[in-house]
Amino acid sequence: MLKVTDLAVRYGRIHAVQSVSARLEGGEVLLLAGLNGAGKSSFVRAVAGLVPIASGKVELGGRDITGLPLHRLDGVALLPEGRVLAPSLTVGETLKLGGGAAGRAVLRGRKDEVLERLPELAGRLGQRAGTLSGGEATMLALGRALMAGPRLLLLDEPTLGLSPAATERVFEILARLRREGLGMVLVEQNLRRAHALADRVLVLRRGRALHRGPAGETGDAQALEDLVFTDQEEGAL
Ligand SMILES: Nc1ncnc2c1ncn2[C@@H]1O[C@H](COP(=O)(O)OP(=O)(O)OP(=O)(O)O)[C@@H](O)[C@H]1O
Repeated sequence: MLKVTDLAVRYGRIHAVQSVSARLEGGEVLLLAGLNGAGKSSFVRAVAGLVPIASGKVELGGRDITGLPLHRLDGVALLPEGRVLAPSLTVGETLKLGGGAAGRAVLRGRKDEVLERLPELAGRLGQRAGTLSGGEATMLALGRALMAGPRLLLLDEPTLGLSPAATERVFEILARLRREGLGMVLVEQNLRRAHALADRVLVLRRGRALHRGPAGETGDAQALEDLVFTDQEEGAL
């Protein structure tokens, strides 16, 4: 479904992502792991066309989407780092925005689905986003992304700053979405929970791919943590 080839992202002289490739089949979860500053957000934002791509190619379902901005990518949605909600909009208004230009009947159907999946939003449609708790705001950002009706969901640290209970809830929802066949690229620091969800793993270090392969290949979650957090020699794949 998603094929990224030799992707490079630069900010002036900073080489945030250097020749990174990745592949994701329909319904799979790709876990993007790495230390702070490894280039995870840059990779996701480049796939979503939100930062310029210096070189490389991004394909979705065989179509070249390199550099196309998110709103022109049919079937792709993003839960951005930090959630990025408009605080003065209500939950209902935020969900509607996530549906983009979809027609009224489609929006209604998607909204019903979202509220069934995320019942914590159901009683809050008139509440302003800025007054939600961290966990609720994450649900709203997830709901907004699902309103686009994606086949591929890009998630940039969805549990950052959340309580253990709220983190658990987010993973429960992601596990259900995965069972239902939604493909995901997941940037996540909680490697134990994320490893259990992932089909494939891409470990970045200083902008390069340190490891890429099926989730089981690195061993268990502990082995993945060791790989991510232990300072090893750079070895790009
Ligand atoms: N807009 C920007 N302008 C300049 N440099 C940037 C910009 N965004 C990111 N960088 C730099 O690019 C590198 C990769 O950052 P990126 O945010 O992609 O990493 P990350 O793995 O997502 O880190 P974190 O987990 O801290 O979010 C870092 O050195 C960062 O300082």
